[in-house]
Amino acid sequence: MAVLAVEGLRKSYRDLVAVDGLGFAVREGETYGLLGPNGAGKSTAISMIVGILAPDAGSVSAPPKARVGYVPQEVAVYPDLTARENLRFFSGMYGMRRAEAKSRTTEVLRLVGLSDRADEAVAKYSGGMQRRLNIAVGLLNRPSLLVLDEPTAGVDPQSRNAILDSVQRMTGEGLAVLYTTHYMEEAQRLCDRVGIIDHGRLLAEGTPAELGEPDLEAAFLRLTGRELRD
Ligand SMILES: Nc1ncnc2c1ncn2[C@@H]1O[C@H](COP(=O)(O)OP(=O)(O)OP(=O)(O)O)[C@@H](O)[C@H]1O
Repeated sequence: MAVLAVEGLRKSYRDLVAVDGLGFAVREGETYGLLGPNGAGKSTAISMIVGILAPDAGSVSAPPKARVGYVPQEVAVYPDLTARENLRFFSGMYGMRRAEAKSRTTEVLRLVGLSDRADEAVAKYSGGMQRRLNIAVGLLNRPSLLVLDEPTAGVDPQSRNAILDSVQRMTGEGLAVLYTTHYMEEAQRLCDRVGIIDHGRLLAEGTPAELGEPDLEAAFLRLTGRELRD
């Protein structure tokens, strides 16, 4: 069953068409990777999907906002608080009861591999650990759809592995994940299906094996005429 269905999505900034009739769906337990070069329209599409930008045309069928965990590229946690304090704060915003907030906090800290550093101020965290905490916040309210905008860009290998492992574990429990990345080998490892977009349009879609000739990197270059990396 589709957790997210996007149809004919369109958005222009003045005379620039950033998203141009985009359509795709993400099913329960599926990891869908939206791959595209800089400026392809990924962030604009995601903003419309999570409801922070109004589309010019098209439709988005997604779970209610409280069931969508949106993890933006920017770190959005309080540096002076510990990871656990941050999570308790955000669980309060979701209206979770004390006991549930406490147990869910422990659970999401474990999911992103931060249990043993949970009581340190976030200001002392590496960039990658801060990203993992951002993801933990996105998971707090047991979303049915998790949207990750380039979660591994510029993070250290240890955090990158922890992020990829946690995504794999969560989809095993039925969570649908939509994410964008610049790393082809990562998409190959993680995604059940990928959509390659450029100029706001979906150029191809399929499993990494279906698209990969001989690998995703080559498929990407063939379809867009561009390298994925900056
Ligand atoms: N607020 C804005 N005003 C005007 N143009 C914008 C705005 N936001 C994005 N754009 C333009 O829209 C196009 C799509 O941008 P978008 O950020 O969605 O792409 P992206 O695929 O997410 O790129 P990146 O990988 O660099 O984040 C680009 O040409 C960009 O310059």
